[in-house]
Amino acid sequence: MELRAVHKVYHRGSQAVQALDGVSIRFVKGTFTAIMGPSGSGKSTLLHCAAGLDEPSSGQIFVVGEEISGMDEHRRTALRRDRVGFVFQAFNLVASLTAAQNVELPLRFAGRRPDPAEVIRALAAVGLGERTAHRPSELSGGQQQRVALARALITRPDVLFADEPTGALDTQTSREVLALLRLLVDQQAQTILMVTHDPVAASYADVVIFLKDGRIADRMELDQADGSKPSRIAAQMARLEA
Ligand SMILES: Nc1ncnc2c1ncn2[C@@H]1O[C@H](COP(=O)(O)OP(=O)(O)OP(=O)(O)O)[C@@H](O)[C@H]1O
Repeated sequence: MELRAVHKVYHRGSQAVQALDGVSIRFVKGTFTAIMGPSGSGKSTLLHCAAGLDEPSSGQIFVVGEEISGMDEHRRTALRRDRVGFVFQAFNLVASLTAAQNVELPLRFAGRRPDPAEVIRALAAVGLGERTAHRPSELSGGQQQRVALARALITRPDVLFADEPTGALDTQTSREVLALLRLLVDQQAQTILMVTHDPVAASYADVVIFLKDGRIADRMELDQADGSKPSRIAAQMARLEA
């Protein structure tokens, strides 16, 4: 996936807000990228534009070689459905449906009849093979986020987008979800793009991109064996916020 000179301007009354100011970046297949930056630096805007949820004001965006900027809404919707997966801070599960029925939804939206074995495999892959008939209210926060993850991955997306995926979870549960994301990258070469405020969450990534005022202010390559990653990331964030 690649962004080339992406600008995004929001208009609020007579005021123009430059949310992205010429962002160019490539995300390599099978890598885990964390996007950090002070509040208002453009993180969510970058994620939404990259995922085809929002359109850039100018610049180009490519997903697996296909340019999504300039696509009409119909094609963009199809691309979102077939090529990308999402997990958000709020798990966004349908309360009246079981875990398995929630995971089936993207297949049903795509007009496919879900194969029960495929759905069980997806839930088992996130450690919930025994919980397929539970409704969201019968699951813990971490389990609900894992159902959301299984739902995002059932279509085998080229890119998984995660917007503060551990923002609503306690420390221990966050670690479990992050370890699962790391495993997806290491074992299945899943490409992940994650926005986070948490240096510990970002430390699970291969690369951290720091945004400031809509621009890429820095990039940090991480060595998974390095135990000082969270403090290095936190120090860089403190410098950007100063
Ligand atoms: N729909 C919108 N209309 C007008 N301005 C917007 C809109 N969405 C974002 N903005 C503005 O664009 C800038 C970037 O916002 P964005 O949400 O991308 O930042 P962020 O880094 O994700 O922030 P946070 O960490 O607080 O979630 C901010 O100044 C924000 O107020």
